[in-house]
Amino acid sequence: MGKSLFDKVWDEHKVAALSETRDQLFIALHLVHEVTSPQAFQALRERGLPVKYPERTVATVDHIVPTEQQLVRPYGDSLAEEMLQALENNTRVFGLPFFGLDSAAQGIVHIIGPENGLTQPGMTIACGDSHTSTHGAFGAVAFGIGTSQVRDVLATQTLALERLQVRRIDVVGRRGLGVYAKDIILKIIATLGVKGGIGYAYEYGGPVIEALSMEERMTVCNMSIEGGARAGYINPDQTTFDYLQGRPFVPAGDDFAAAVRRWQAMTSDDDADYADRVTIDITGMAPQLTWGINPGQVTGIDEPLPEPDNCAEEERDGVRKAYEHMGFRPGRRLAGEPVDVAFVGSCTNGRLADFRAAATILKGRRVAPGVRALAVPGSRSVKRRAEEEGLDEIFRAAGFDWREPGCSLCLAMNPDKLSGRQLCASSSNRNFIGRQGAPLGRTLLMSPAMVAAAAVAGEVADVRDFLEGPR
Ligand SMILES: CC(C)[C@H](C(=O)O)[C@@H](O)C(=O)O
Ligand code: SF4
Repeated sequence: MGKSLFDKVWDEHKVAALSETRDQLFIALHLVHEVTSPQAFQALRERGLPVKYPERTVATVDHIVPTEQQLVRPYGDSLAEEMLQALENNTRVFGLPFFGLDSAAQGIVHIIGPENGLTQPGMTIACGDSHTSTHGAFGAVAFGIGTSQVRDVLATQTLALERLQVRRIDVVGRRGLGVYAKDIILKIIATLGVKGGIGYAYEYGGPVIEALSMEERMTVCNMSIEGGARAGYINPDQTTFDYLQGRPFVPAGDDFAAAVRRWQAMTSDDDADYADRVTIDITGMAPQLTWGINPGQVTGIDEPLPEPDNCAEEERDGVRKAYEHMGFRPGRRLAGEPVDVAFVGSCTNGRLADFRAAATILKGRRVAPGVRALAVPGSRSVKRRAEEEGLDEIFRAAGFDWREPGCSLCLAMNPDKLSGRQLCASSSNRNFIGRQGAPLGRTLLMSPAMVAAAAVAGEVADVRDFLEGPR
């Protein structure tokens, strides 16, 4: 039996076996942000410890930065100001690279890693953030960790971890009009459940996945954690290598060719041994969106909402709670439901390809009266490149606010928040109650193009009505 990429990477980074199932793992890259790091640095200070490998550590600021005026300090929110000051201070004292507010590379942690070539195949990557699975798009084994583990990585560059099992998910079939990477991952989560991935790393493959661009692959891997899988990855291939070549932290010249050979050797063997295998056929699949209060409560834009009595027994309570919060009715379709806010951004869908996709819909159109529409690039680099292409003009002309990079309305730890019972068409990854800053606020997760369609229509709409081509 051959080995999966997960097992190869794990074995290569294993420092010691701690028990039958638990290993000490070397972490090749540690990404740090302002929310989960202050106490970890404090613990090092208290013990007089340095950061073990400053050159394997990179920090950025993303969650708390205001997207309207990033640079006006101190921030109105004193907690946000405190977190940023702590990170500015900690990166200085401990001598760490920091993509802060004076850096052209600032942005959401899961966007800046890949775009700078910090994220590479075959690496182990950790970050005090659940969406670290994003980096798996490059064939890295990447997982989110808690603050006490951030402390451990800072101090030792290692982690004590339970080995995961690997589930291979093959996505096959014909991808229809208006179906994007977001629709694919929503479908996967809906099929396997929000807890289906617990204990697993998801290996995504098959012809549909192989045909995705790196940006699309990141969208898929990003939401692995929403399906319960701590890590999700895609085997690196020519698409991966082409994306990486020439990026600041990627080896150049002969070293690049050597790196590619090393990366190729890390991919899963054809006869790899998987704990489980699933095939998902997306032929005929309509654009997907969530209707409830977890990312597995998903429907097709042309489908009626589920009847609680027809749902699996263990889901029924959650489904009822979702109807109570969202105020929707079973059997109805979401199309036509008025939206108040439209949000394009986040580490799921805040990259250049996402703004291009939304701009295709927005070009020559206007946001419906009464809809508040926000476009928030995932990084300064994304913003710069989007502006070079004139995408900002398309968004502004349509009536969107074109903002500075940050997490923004994805989790509202900054001034971007919903109010009251507002309904938000959102390209982010979580629709939990209160997630977007208002206890009664409501979130519909969908692709950036679907968000743009909803913004223009003033209601949940089928993006295919805005596109040309066979369905
Ligand atoms: C603030 C951070 C710890 C959190 C996470 O871990 O994911 C956030 O990024 C989120 O998306 O909810
Ligand atoms: S964009 Fe959202 S999901 Fe991503 S790191 Fe920020 S808050 Fe978390």
